Amino acid sequence: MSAQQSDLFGSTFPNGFQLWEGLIQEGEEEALKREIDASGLAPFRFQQWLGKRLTASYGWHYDFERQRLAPANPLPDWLTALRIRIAARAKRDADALAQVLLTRYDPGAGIGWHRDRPDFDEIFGVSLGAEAALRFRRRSVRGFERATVPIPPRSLYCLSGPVRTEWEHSIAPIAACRWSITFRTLARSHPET
Ligand SMILES: O=C(O)CCC(=O)C(=O)O
Ligand SMILES: [Fe+2]
Repeated sequence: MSAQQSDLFGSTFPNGFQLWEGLIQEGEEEALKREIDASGLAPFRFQQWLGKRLTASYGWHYDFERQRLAPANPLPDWLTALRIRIAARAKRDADALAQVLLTRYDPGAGIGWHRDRPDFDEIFGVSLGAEAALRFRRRSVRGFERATVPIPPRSLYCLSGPVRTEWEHSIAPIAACRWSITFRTLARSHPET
């Protein structure tokens, strides 16, 4: 199979990437942003680094100091309801989406190149507020292969398979606010699955 697949417009997505537009209605988007803002967001912390983005975790939390997953608060009702809709759209089992990360990117905040922890398997992201440029790169013999996918507000994207295991992703800082709700399944090797 080729490394990339074409969409209808001839641009390319890394394999395993999927996008569903219009998952969230406009009025609902405002309510979701308010829920995220009210969830006790704290600056993302990694060793001595304090990220510019603000986050809160439910279900499970990746403890970067101890380098392992730890239980986190259970999902509040609004997230349980959203999870059912996402699972239906993506044809997954709602309970399998065991970890939720809420993130707010204030102007100037982004996320650098990374691959999510191998403790997680699939990632389902709901994007709110400003459009994001989700960038992908993968090392090849000719240097980096790259792809950039615009993620419109109120859409859902999925990272699964090669785009999760072979490609890194990042989001460039932008001048406007963006909110994301990412659901993750746990890797099969994880003792809780
Ligand atoms: O904000 C997003 O949509 C994704 C952020 C991300 O890559 C992550 O939290 O691992
Ligand atoms: Fe990520």
